[in-house]
Amino acid sequence: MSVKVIAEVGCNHKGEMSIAKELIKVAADYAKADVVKFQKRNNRELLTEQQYNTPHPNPANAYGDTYGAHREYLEFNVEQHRELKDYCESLGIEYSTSVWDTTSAREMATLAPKLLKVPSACNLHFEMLGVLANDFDGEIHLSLGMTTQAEEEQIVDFFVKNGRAKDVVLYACTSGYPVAFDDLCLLEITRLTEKFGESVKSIAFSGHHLGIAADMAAVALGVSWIERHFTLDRTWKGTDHAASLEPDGLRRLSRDARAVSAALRYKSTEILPVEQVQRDKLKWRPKPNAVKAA
Ligand SMILES: C=C(OP(=O)(O)O)C(=O)O
Repeated sequence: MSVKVIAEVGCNHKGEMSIAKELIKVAADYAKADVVKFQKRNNRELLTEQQYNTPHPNPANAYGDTYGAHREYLEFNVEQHRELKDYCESLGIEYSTSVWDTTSAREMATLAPKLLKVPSACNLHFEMLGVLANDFDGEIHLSLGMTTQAEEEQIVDFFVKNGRAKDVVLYACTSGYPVAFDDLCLLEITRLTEKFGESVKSIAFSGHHLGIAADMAAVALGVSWIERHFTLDRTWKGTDHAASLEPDGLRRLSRDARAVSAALRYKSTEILPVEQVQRDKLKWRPKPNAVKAA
């Protein structure tokens, strides 16, 4: 199976539908990603009163006077998400979103995308995981950044017990923006594959690093999905832009990930057809009538 690429828009649309649609169009037509992903939060449910009413910790990235107002500014409602999903479908790319609370999980399940994602931040929110397990038929993708190994086991056990583990895709992830290469710890992909590969559908990689070299290593380690943040301009205001790929980076990621994925196989026959041509032409063989060197 070829690796698939998720262009994670998250909140990089800056609260504007026109930018969200432009990101979808570029991801579909130019970069040829498989999925465009957004985020859905119910901020009143997710944040405490105090968090909601306190100013954003980094005023340079704030879109509102309080953290709550900032988050609301970046939020699309269910109908807007439906519009984005329809737009994705019209361009032949899958729509998805991550869900951050039970209300959002219920709301987004009604849109019935092929997959919904649980961000690292919310992977211990078992009530929300239960909503996905019970009310959503598609694949449940779940990131494992900032998660202990005991917590990982708890999460996988939860889905094994409710019979949904074979619909779960687990993402190796280091939560940081951006992540230095020596914090990427790509061999976690191998550890997760060895530990949970038989229990869940597959193992994937969610990256917040610079460039696309590490993604190629992740593909070589056997991941089924690569998720990367995507923006039109890395200098835009907001937390995720700097750790995002721009259109050309996403285009190269999709192209190269598919190339590496296609190359990652054993020879199906000892001499491949492409080699047979060269073998007939070039391969040294003893020649029965050759003149022996003196
Ligand atoms: C934050 C997200 O994911 P991750 O934990 O993989 O970065 C997300 O999907 O919204």
